[in-house]
Amino acid sequence: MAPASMEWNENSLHEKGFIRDEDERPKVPHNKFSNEIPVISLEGIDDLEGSDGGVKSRRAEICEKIVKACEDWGIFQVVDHGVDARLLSEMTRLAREFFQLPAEEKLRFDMTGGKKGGFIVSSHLQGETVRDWREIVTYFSYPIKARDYSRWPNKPEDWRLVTEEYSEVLMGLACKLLEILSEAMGLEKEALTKACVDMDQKVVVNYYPKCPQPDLTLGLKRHTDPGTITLLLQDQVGGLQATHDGGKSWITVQPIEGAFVVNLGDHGHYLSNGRFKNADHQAVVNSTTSRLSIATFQNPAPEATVYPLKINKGEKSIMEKPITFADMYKTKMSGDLELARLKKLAKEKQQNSEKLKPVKNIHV
Ligand SMILES: O=C1C[C@@H](c2ccc(O)c(O)c2)Oc2cc(O)cc(O)c21
Ligand SMILES: O=C(O)CCC(=O)C(=O)O
Ligand SMILES: [Fe+2]
Repeated sequence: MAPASMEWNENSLHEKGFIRDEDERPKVPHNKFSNEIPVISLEGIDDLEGSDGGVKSRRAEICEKIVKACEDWGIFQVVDHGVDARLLSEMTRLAREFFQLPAEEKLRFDMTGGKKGGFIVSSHLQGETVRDWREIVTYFSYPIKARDYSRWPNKPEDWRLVTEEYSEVLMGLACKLLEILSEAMGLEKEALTKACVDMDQKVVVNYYPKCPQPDLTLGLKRHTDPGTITLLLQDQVGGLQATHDGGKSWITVQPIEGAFVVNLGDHGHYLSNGRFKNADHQAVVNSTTSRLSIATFQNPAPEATVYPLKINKGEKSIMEKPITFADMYKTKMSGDLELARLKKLAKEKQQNSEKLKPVKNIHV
């Protein structure tokens, strides 16, 4: 298949299918920031000691904030997480350098045709009806035994070294957060990681070029992440948006230097029997600056069973029956594509029936 073009200009916007239907277009600009998404410091997360007089431990305080954020939005930001700021800036610098490489260098890792990892324009899914205004480079980092380094770019220099370190450190942070969520569900702290069997990790680096008409398109369409939890590192430009009322209103997440945005995915939502939301989000672009974000998806193993870990008295399971994560993932992605296809068909039908309507006589 011919590689997708990377000429990001007015013509590509109109001719290559990036224009969204009106109801999907951005409602809020990329830089009108909201402070509704909680920012939680993880300082003292390992401190189990409560002071005298019935005062809560720092861990219990952090746990309470995380749980509230997961119940309200399924999204929050963490600071004081212990990940070295130099690692974050190296990772960001190298990721930016990758996207500045000549097209032929990036296309050495072309992912079209379903290859597992590499570079692609717009989407990891083939058959999207409207395209996302982005380029991505993605690599599968866990389980380590399944790594295929031939799909990891070897340029810029040090990319592989830094990405390996980044993956390992983020796996540690994600497991810490999953411990907190397990405890909040009244389960042993390893419950969520055990439910993942052998946790998968996939890193997707999103590069959103500046766009001549950002009001007509999206960098990344509205979605929920399929996995357990996602840690997102974003630059200071802004563009990540979330909704917790089914898309009626949107907020733009305030970028914070060195913070991670944490999104709960569908797997996390199902395992908590719906108590924790799967973050409903999208990314918008702008006409002045390109933007970079790095999403680390923590997923269960493909063969892991997806089903609520605990169903409280008086509640019903939100799932009819257990399924494997591989099946859940396939059903979700093909469902997302099918929905978009049906929407396009309905729109075309409406346009055709409008064309066929007899023109009314106008009596003056
Ligand atoms: O790029 C993404 C974002 C996201 C996603 C979920 C559902 C969609 O229909 C969609 O277009 C994007 O989650 C992902 C999950 C993956 O396994 C790979 C990705 O590239 C992504
Ligand atoms: O770029 C962003 O802010 C959002 C990225 C995202 O949602 C994703 O990669 O799944
Ligand atoms: Fe996402």
